[in-house]
Amino acid sequence: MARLLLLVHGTPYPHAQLTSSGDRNSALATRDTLGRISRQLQFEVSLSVSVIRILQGTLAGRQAWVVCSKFAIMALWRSFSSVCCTSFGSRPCVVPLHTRSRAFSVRNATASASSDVDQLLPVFEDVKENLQEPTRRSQSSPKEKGPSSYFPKKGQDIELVCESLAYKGNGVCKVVETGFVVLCERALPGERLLARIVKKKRGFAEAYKLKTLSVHHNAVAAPCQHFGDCGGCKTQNLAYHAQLHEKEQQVHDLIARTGRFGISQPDGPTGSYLKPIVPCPMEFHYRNKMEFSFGTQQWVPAESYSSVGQANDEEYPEVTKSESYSEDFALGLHAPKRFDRILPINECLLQHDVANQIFKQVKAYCYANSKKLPAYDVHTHKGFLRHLMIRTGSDLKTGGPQIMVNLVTSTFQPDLIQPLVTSLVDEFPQMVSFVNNVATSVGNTSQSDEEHVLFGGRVITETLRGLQFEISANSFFQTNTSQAEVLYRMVEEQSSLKGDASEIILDLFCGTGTIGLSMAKKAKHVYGYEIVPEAVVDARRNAERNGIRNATFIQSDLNKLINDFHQDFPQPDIVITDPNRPGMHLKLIKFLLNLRARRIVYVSCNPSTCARDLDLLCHGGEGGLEPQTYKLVSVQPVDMFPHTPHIECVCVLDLIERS
Ligand SMILES: C[S@@+](CC[C@H](N)C(=O)[O-])C[C@H]1O[C@@H](n2cnc3c(N)ncnc32)[C@H](O)[C@@H]1O
Repeated sequence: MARLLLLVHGTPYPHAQLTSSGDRNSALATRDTLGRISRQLQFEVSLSVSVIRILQGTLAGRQAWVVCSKFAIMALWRSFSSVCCTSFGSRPCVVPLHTRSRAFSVRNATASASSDVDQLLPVFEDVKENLQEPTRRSQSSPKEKGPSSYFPKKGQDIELVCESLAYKGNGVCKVVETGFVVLCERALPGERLLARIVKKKRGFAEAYKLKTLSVHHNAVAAPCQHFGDCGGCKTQNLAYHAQLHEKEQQVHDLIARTGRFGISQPDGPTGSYLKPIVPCPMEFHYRNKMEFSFGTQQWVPAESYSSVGQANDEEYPEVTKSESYSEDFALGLHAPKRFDRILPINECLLQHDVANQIFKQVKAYCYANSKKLPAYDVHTHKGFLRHLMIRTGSDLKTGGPQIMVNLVTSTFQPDLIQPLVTSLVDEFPQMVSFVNNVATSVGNTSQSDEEHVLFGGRVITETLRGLQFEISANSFFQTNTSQAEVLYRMVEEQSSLKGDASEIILDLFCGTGTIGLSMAKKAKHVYGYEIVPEAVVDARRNAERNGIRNATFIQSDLNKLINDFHQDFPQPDIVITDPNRPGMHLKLIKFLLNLRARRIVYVSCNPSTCARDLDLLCHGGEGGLEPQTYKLVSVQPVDMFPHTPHIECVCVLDLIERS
């Protein structure tokens, strides 16, 4: 007879209690229930306070089933290879079943943790069915591939089903047979796929996709020729409405779990403040800035994906040879997770058409002259060409495109570049600025030590919220101009300014001052803080250019607040905070909680750190933060970057008045 080992109270694993209340009566009730099940299904049941002791004492090479919580399953799995586990407890989970040769999932096992026999019987019937299964299957198809244990191994190829997209765009998948969670690159929600495990982490594994086995109904043909190889547009082959749904879901989950604002029921708390995502009207050509890199090592993936993600070769991830170009020169985008390998590209569908034409001309010129203009080698730090940045603005009079080309080199040798500049000037009247930034540092960045203007002006222009902005090569400007218009309008509306020029706005992480300046006409005064000195200079110039006198911009590191920070400005009514991806420093959060502005509008490009900060601002806690200072009013996701994992959010918090 099969042995069903039953774990009860008092185990060394605190999570492994069988009942939620943990009292003796409910344990007995559970034991009684399982006793009835075992009689009905003819299992032998053993009870013990220590599952390890049971296994050591009674397993003796026989197959056994253990009923316990999922935490205990993990511990057991590491110790014993011939144990079948199912979960039972206050928190039901997907159940892995393991025998010596293969793994099975127990259908319906997540249905209930109740001690009701009727509900539990199907689970254990499944267990019993699987008991016979291994022999039957192994006889019929001995070569059939399958996971050999609950924990997949590094290098193992495994069949997955993708359920959703995680933040950063990787698919959240489950191993078909066991339910084990695997984060898989390029997996799309709803598809079945074959993947190779690359990394094992605690409780989950990471993989990359080898092949789509069955395509999701929302899969579409990806228009970009580099899709699948380039790390940028991971979800170009997912219908846009489905991308939006996934992004909305991610924000929802992060706000609910990390932010601790409750799981949404249709009329539950998260649902009530989470607003529907605002789509981006332009699905392509929306980026006003693209940065490409030169390199000495081309990355040409052997496996290229077709439009719906079919792999044609399993030798992923790379070969470094290319037939079409010399091996020691490449211009394109960094290969995924490789700082030294460049994926040569022909165009990028996210940038403006004219920017693509310019890119092609620069590329052709540089490849043809690669002996005179060698690419910079990030290992030896030799070579000349480092980065190519193309920025698109608009002419303030005609509204037509204005292009800036910024070539980043390791030394200043204008004679080498001038023929390229001349050829671009002849061909592209839209190019109004060609600058050469010289970066001598060994870091892989386009930030430079000096800037030389080789053609036109030092800046291009753009119109946003009725204001004119000058953008220099290194200053921050929102990369999707038309959607920034929507975002800034939203920030202004949600800041609920009275509009009578009586209120003070504190604009934190203000960049070139775009948000604060667009609201200045309704405010008494705007105080903007920003770390990058050039951006502060641009912000001041932008204020002047637009005749705005009630805005002050100050260079400051908001991660290192000094005690008298507040003395620089009067008590603000509204705080706009727009930090970069790491979110706000705890010191700044503490400062805001003490400052007590009437409303905070938090603009975020990273919903994960945003949810963390909202939690601290509203629930307090960590580091003695005051609870109940702010309440969350709304979270509005905005899609600024279709086909990429990026999500922008505008969140509104209102001060809770002290009684
Ligand atoms: C997401 S951008 C927002 C810029 C601006 N609000 C806009 O919409 O154009 C974040 C800005 O924060 C600045 N920043 C990053 N770390 C900072 C820090 N520690 N102190 C002050 N500013 C910082 C960056 O330079 C960047 O301009």
